[in-house]
Amino acid sequence: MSGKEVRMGENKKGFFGRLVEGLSKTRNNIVAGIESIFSGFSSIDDEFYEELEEILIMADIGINTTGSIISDLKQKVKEARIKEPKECKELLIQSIMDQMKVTEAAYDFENQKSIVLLIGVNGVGKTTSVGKLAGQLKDKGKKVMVAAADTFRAAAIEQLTEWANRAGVEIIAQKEGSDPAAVIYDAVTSAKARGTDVLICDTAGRLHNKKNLMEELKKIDRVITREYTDAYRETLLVLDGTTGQNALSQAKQFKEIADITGIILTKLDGTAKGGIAIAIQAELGIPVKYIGIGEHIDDLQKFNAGDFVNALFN
Ligand SMILES: Nc1nc2c(ncn2[C@@H]2O[C@H](COP(=O)(O)OP(=O)(O)OP(=O)(O)O)[C@@H](O)[C@H]2O)c(=O)[nH]1
Repeated sequence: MSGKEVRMGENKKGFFGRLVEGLSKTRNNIVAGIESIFSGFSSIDDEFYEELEEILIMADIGINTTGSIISDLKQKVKEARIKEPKECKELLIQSIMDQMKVTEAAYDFENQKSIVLLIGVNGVGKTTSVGKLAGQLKDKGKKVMVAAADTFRAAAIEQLTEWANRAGVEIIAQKEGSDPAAVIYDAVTSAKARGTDVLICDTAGRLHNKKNLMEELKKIDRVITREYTDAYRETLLVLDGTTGQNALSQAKQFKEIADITGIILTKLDGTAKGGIAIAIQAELGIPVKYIGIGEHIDDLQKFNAGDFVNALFN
């Protein structure tokens, strides 16, 4: 079966169906537990809340966010004078959504001349996400260029070249070990000359040397400020969803060194820890803009908190 046939088959399931399927491991983890307490308990008591707390923590929603959800739910249950456990499912969903409230996830970079930087440690799915995003924007009729500014590993440059070929977009790359800011300079110059709409840059992210990383990002920032003044800026932090709470602490560290405008949470198809998306928005206040739910080009989806929570709990 060709890639196109697979994609058409998948599209038939619809956006929500694919989301539910992609999140199946986290969903199975939550749904069984939720159903058993909503049907198993005859009243909403301390034991009920304790079990619910355990389920949320198991799904990697995290202790802090879970605590806030539970206390908010208790308040809502009290106000609505609800007595039956099964009646409070909708209130639980509402409590989770309330915790996830962040400034609206805007995708303004799609509709104007822009430069999008993807940052994140190696192996989280950065290069793959650059490729997927490039392919999707190209399909929308945008003139897209990608830049291989993660020059640490030759394999990363090769991988991005493959994605660029697959997506049918231009790529700017130099050899392994070259200065990332020099790659960005090259890319910006080419993007301006060729009338590129969206320039997407795969950048480095070695957190074990935070000072160097900070210097590297600052240098990139200076080049863009100087050379591409009128371009809209987007900085997306890529996190591996399978690492659960580690992804959250990684995000906290990156937040100290970069102006992150959104998060891409990858590999949610391979994990039962998808609740981390809830913790990230609740604790960091940064919108999750995309989630990765597979390796196909279409498996990078815009994140919608309502759809996400409904896909997990219903
Ligand atoms: N199942 C699944 N796999 C993914 C997803 N996103 C990325 N991957 C896989 O994760 C692996 C690592 O992805 P890369 O894109 O190479 O990660 P990277 O952060 O660029 O890492 P370097 O290339 O080492 O810098 C690859 O095998 C991808 O195919 C996803 O949403 N779901």
